[in-house]
Amino acid sequence: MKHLFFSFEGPDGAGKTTIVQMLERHLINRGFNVMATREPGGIEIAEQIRSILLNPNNKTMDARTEALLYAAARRQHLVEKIIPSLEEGKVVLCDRFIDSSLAYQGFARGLGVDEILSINQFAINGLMPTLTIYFDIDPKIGLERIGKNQKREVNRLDLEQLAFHERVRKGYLMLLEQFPKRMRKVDASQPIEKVFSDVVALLEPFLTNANEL
Ligand SMILES: Nc1ncnc2c1ncn2[C@@H]1O[C@H](COP(=O)(O)OP(=O)(O)OP(=O)(O)O)[C@@H](O)[C@H]1O
Ligand SMILES: Cc1cn([C@H]2C[C@H](O)[C@@H](COP(=O)(O)O)O2)c(=O)[nH]c1=O
Repeated sequence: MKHLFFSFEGPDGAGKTTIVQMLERHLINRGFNVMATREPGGIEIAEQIRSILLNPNNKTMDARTEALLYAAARRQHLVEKIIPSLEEGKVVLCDRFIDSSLAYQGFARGLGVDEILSINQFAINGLMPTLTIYFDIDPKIGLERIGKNQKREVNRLDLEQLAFHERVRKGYLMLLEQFPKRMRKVDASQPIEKVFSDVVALLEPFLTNANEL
């Protein structure tokens, strides 16, 4: 059976987590066995790496150290959670995956998309998502959304200048052009229900062919 592994990407505050949660409920109601997770994190070791990466006190973190830590968290998460879930026939929904590293570390930090692709190829060992949905948003709007959410803790990446977040978006738009087959864009500035229905429409061709339980 073909794996159903979907990743969700975009600048901070684009609405990925909101839609992944809605999608998880929607797919369960349709009879799918679903595993929703996030990066960096999703399992104990990767959550520990996440807390190092996102700790606002870690101001001196070198960009290459950052890139390697994201790739290390990805590897452990893949081995401990994503691969076993796919082998059990679950639909995997992953809030961020390799394209976050390409856009944030490769493009926005200026480490080079090819270099970051190369260290991540070592980490993922060929396992790419079936489809990646990119949530496109003006980073100003994304950051405003985050600012309104009192429950969310401010992390190290949130503290970057607006120009950094604008480069992240530019990086994603470049990836979209480079990988038109495996990436699709949704307009994440729309109301939540419309973003959700656009995402479901993009996934539908993969879902209708899958074996529903
Ligand atoms: N389409 C939307 N319109 C308006 N507000 C939204 C929309 N989608 C999400 N939000 C709100 O924006 C905030 C950020 O949403 P969410 O956490 O889903 O974004 P995210 O992309 O996962 O962000 P991050 O990558 O920074 O974790 C939340 O308060 C959420 O309720
Ligand atoms: C996977 C991954 C993530 N990031 C950045 C993107 C965000 O700013 C944070 C994660 O926070 P979220 O609330 O879970 O979205 O980390 C990155 O720079 N590189 C990556 O590979």
